[in-house]
This record gives sequence, structure tokens and C-alpha cells, in this order.
Amino acid sequence: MNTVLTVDAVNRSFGERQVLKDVSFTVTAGRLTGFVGANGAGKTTTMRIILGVLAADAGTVTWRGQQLTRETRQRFGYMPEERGLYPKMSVLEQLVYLGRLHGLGAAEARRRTTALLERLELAERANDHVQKLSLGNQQRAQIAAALVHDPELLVLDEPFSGLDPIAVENVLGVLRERAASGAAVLFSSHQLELVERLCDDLVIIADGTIRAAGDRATLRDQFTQPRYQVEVGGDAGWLRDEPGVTLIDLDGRHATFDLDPGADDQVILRAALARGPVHAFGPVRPSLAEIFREVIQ
Ligand SMILES: Nc1ncnc2c1ncn2[C@@H]1O[C@H](COP(=O)(O)OP(=O)(O)OP(=O)(O)O)[C@@H](O)[C@H]1O
Repeated sequence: MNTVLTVDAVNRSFGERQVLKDVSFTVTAGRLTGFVGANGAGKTTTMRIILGVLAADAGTVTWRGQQLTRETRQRFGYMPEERGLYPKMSVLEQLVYLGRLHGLGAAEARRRTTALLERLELAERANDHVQKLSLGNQQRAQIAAALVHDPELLVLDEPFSGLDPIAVENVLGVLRERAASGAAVLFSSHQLELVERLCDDLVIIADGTIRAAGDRATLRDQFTQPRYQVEVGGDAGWLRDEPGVTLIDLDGRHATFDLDPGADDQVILRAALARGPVHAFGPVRPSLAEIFREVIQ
């Protein structure tokens, strides 16, 4: 795995209030990392520290093992929480301008802007002032602004908020393409369901503390026990009296149950078969959204 960004034991207080407590996680090139937490959990503060807009009280942020510099940060793209485009300038002009600020020549900045607006389905709005766009289109223009210089690291604060489902898919497609061409993508969200569906890696923060971090499959293995689901020909109520079984849900022929440690699922399967046909039997894992529901709210 190609870890590019390392946040290590970062602390930050505002006045008496400590809002980040030993925050540590990594971001890998070529992958989407979702940074999830409730309002006020510390996501924006962490992102600002990564971008150098805010200083940490303690801890470090490194890029490919090196301290961050102004040059490295030039290769980052950031969509801040306080959206930064000028309301009275056209989308095209601003993106070209931002591209030039990041060192692109005029023709290259214009070429990339045009391609990006096309890809984000904003081409027809290119000459409109930002303030004339719908909120969803403003959001896409903000995302385009973070992408125009082809950054190696993309840091996006709530990029999906306010987008309709079609726009979510469009933006997600763009982020996936960036990741596929080698960029590292970190974005925040307070919607764990969405992040669990979209991301390769997750970082879950609550009250300034990282609760879980890593790739989705490993986290699910680490934090959830498999439950079993069965569908039989008759009523599944007999499972209630089966040793080692804790029934979670029973609905006629369908049942969901937990097994005590050491209990053998094959014994249950045989008991089911002895009573008649078995149409489905197997482990399922609860989602991370179910496990961390109370942490995220
Ligand atoms: N400049 C500041 N001065 C004082 N307190 C601040 C400042 N910035 C953030 N905070 C506080 O730090 C805590 C973490 O805020 P932060 O914006 O990082 O959370 P968040 O997870 O991004 O939440 P949200 O989704 O609401 O933006 C909050 O309690 C917030 O009020």
C-alpha cells in the first residue's frame, strides 16, 4: 500500500476546549478515504491542519515521509467548508485563474478547465457567474476548483452535501477516476452509510478521537461479528430453542440469529434440514453504519 499522507498524534485546542485528541491516520494513493463523524467531531479542524491553514498544538502531518512545505501543498487540492469561489466571476474565468495560480500556463489551464467542466456536466454553465448557479452546480464548481491543477492529494470538506443522487454519482465517478490515476482522495462526511458505500478506506472520528481507521473490509471484520440468516420451508420458530442460538429477528420462514462462540453453524444447518427444505443459510455482516450509528449521531 502506498501511504502518502500520515497524520500522527495531532492535538488541537481552542481556548480550554480540546477538539482533537491524538488524531492519527493515513491516506493512501489510488484510494478514496472517507472521513466520517458527527457535526463538531473535528473533521474540518483536521483538514485545515493538513492544509496548513491552521497549526496543530502537537503532532505532525507528513507527505511521503517528509514535513509539509509550501511546495508540497501546491500539489494538494482543497475544497474548504467555507466555499471559496467569487460570486461575481464566471466559472470558467475562476477555474482558469486558479489553475494559473497553481503554476499552469494559460492554454493548459483553459484546456483542463474545459475538460473538467465537461466531465462534471457544467459545460453549459461555464460562462455564468457562480451566484447564478443552482446550489448543486455551485458545489460542483467548487469541486472543479479543487481539481483543476490535477492535485496529488485531494482534500474535500463535505463534497456530497447538497447534491442530488445523480450528481453524487457524477462527482463520485470523477473522484474515482482521480484515484485510479494515482491521486489520494480524502473527503469528509457525516453520512456513514454513504461513506461505507463509496470508500475504500474509512476514518471514523467522534469527539476529537479516532474510533476506527482502515480499509472497509478489515474494519467490518474487526468491529462486527457475523450473524446468520436462514430461510426454511416452514416456520423457523424452532431456532428459539436451539442451543447456542440467540434469535435476533424472526419473520415466518426467515430468521436472523447470532451464534455463541464455539457453536457450530453446521449443526444448526443440519437441524434445519432435518425439518424440511432450506432455501438459504449463511453468515452476513452488519454494516459499519449499524455498528457506529451512535458514534456518528
Ligand atoms: N476557530 C475556532 N474557534 C473555536 N472553536 C472552534 C473553531 N473551529 C472549530 N471549533 C470547534 O471545534 C470543534 C470541531 O469543529 P470542526 O469544524 O472541526 O468539526 P466538524 O467535524 O468538521 O463538524 P462540522 O461537520 O459541523 O463542520 C467544534 O466544537 C467547533 O465548535
